[in-house]
Amino acid sequence: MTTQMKVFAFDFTGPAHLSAGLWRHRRDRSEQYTNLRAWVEYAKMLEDACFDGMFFADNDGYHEKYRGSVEGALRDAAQLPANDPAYLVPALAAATKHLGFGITTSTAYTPPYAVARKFATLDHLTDGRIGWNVVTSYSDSAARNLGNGTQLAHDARYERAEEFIDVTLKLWEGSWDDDAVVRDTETGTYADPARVHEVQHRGEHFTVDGIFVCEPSTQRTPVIFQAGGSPKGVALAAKTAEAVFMNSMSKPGLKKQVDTLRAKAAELGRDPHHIAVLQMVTVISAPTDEEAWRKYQEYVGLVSYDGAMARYSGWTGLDMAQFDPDRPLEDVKTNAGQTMVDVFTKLDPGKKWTPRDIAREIGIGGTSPVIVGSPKTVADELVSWMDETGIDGFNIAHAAKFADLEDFAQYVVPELQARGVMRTSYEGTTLRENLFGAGQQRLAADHPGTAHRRSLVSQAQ
Ligand SMILES: Cc1cc2nc3c(=O)[nH]c(=O)nc-3n(C[C@H](O)[C@H](O)[C@H](O)COP(=O)(O)O)c2cc1C
Repeated sequence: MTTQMKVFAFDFTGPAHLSAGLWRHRRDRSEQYTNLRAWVEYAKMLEDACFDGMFFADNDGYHEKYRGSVEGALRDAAQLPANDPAYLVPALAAATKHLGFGITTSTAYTPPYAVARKFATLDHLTDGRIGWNVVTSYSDSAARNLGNGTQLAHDARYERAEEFIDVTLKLWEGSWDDDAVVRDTETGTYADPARVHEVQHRGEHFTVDGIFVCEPSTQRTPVIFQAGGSPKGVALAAKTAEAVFMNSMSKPGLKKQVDTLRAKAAELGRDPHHIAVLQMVTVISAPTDEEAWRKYQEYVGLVSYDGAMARYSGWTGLDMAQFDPDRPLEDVKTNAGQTMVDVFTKLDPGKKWTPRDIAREIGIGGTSPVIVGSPKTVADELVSWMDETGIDGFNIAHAAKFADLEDFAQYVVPELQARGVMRTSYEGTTLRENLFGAGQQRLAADHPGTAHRRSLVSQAQ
């Protein structure tokens, strides 16, 4: 039985995100990525269609592994240029009432105190509609430009992230009591000093010794999203995430990931359904299957091989230019090559994948499954992904910027609503309520962040 489907629009504050070469399509409006009014209109359109939120990827670095250069990424605008998505949020929030905003911010370079302040401010200005997608960064270019030249190793990045989240939770949940702000004009007291507490954190990576500079916002802690599928990534998500973003290419693979995550959350004493799982999909829709497939074929005709390989080389850390575009990668005997091939052979075990096949596959929507069809076809497929895997909904990527999500809202949303699987009005006002129901404005009681609340700390003493 399908529960209510959660639906986010996945985007990037640059001309091009996952689809390679599609910024050249006549329906694509990538040239509007710096146009605030265009983003505002888009947000209003998504809210009219009852989306849960917009979800913005972000990257501290850029792709520069393909041919050992950033050239390929620059030519195809492969996630480059990239503006900071956080600055869009106040304007989009002012034009909407319910739509949430998931913003990706890395734990690799900025101190946790600054990130806590950024999200507290955004939570105030959105009246509780902000979420933080915690990522650990993967680009050497980010390390060179923002860090000390080299990245921490993969697992060390996750250890830093775990401590980073712990610090932010202490600041959001533990520094100010709910009743600290009294605004008493008679006594001249804005905040009662006895109810604002110092956070004392001494850890491996961070030291914080003082009060938080922001008063509590509607949600206090932003909804914590996470994306990252390694054992370390899953362990962190099981402990602290309230929503997890996955991008499995097959239903059985996704089900396994979802079951593992929920089992780990349960082991840690959390209700496994206090984590919403969102799968990335790209949807190409039209009134009929034939029209949708025509649109898809047009898109495929514009896929840029170099743009796809620039992205893929960046994601995998492997320069794809070293392989013959038409030779099956099965024959490549490097470990990295094998890992990369595995992703695709699992998707279609009978097929021998060449780099050109991979480019065609990821050229539309990156490594997300692509669903093409009429409202009925798309709705059937989305519902089957939910029923067969136990996910809670989708983060929907596009080929043509703005246009594909407008199609989704126009064609697919009414079909989902008619089936009773997507909301027709909002139940609450915050992002957490969009995900978990009216009244759920704050962290659930079984989330580790609640342990930092003063009321609980003093009860425990
Ligand atoms: C669905 C998905 C979306 C991601 N989005 C971003 C992103 O926007 N920015 C970023 O720097 N990393 C992003 N990542 C990378 C992860 O945060 C992480 O650094 C990377 O996947 C390596 O961790 P893992 O080995 O646990 O998967 C994403 C990963 C996944 C699976």
